[in-house]
Amino acid sequence: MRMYRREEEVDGMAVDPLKAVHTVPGITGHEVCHYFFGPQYRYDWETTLEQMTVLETVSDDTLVFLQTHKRIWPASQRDVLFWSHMRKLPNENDRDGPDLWTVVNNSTTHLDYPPNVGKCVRIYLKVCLLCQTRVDPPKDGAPLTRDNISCKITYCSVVNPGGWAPASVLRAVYKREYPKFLKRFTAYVVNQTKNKPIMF
Ligand SMILES: CCCCCc1ccc(-c2ccc(S(=O)(=O)CCO)cc2)cc1/C=C\c1ccccn1
Repeated sequence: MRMYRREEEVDGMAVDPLKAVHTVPGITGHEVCHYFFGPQYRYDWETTLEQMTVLETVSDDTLVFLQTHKRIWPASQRDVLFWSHMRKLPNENDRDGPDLWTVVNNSTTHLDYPPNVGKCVRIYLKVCLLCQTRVDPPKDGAPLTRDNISCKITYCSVVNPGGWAPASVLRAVYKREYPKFLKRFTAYVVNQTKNKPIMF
């Protein structure tokens, strides 16, 4: 896994853009996005999650979430309200190749859940998960197995922590949590799919 960060501050708060690139053997981009988008799986892999509610089902590929994350001392507890959209993208570089898949999470507002009214500080985020499947067909024309596929995952995020938190604390959280989060999530997808038919 390669991780890239740029140190940026808005109103004195660290909002460092992050890009992580991780290639995982044995899974497809559709499978990665399916488990990242699906609310039914989130408590299995998102261990900093304290509470998750689907506020709105806009369509089968677009949901509105309200999430409360566990407090990370010494900062106040955070929550986040965002729309989440999953879609397949045509492979512009290889029309015969597997499609790309993406999930975008973007902070939004909801009249019934105004920010910063309870114990939580509302954070604001933009997240893009872009997945490119690679197929290396077996030489002898044998049926395709999970040994012949891999997925290049690009995860980009910008998180505004909402209320003030020491930049040193935020950067320590992100530096510690993001690699864990992405490795835990991708290991979860590998485990969930290993005995299932390949979902392209
Ligand atoms: C002072 C601490 C402030 C940070 C708290 C925090 C903010 C945001 C988020 C977060 C991270 C990933 C997403 S997502 O990619 O959309 C997936 C759906 O859950 C949404 C939210 C988490 C965490 C808290 C911990 C933390 C920080 C990085 C990575 C992982 N955990």
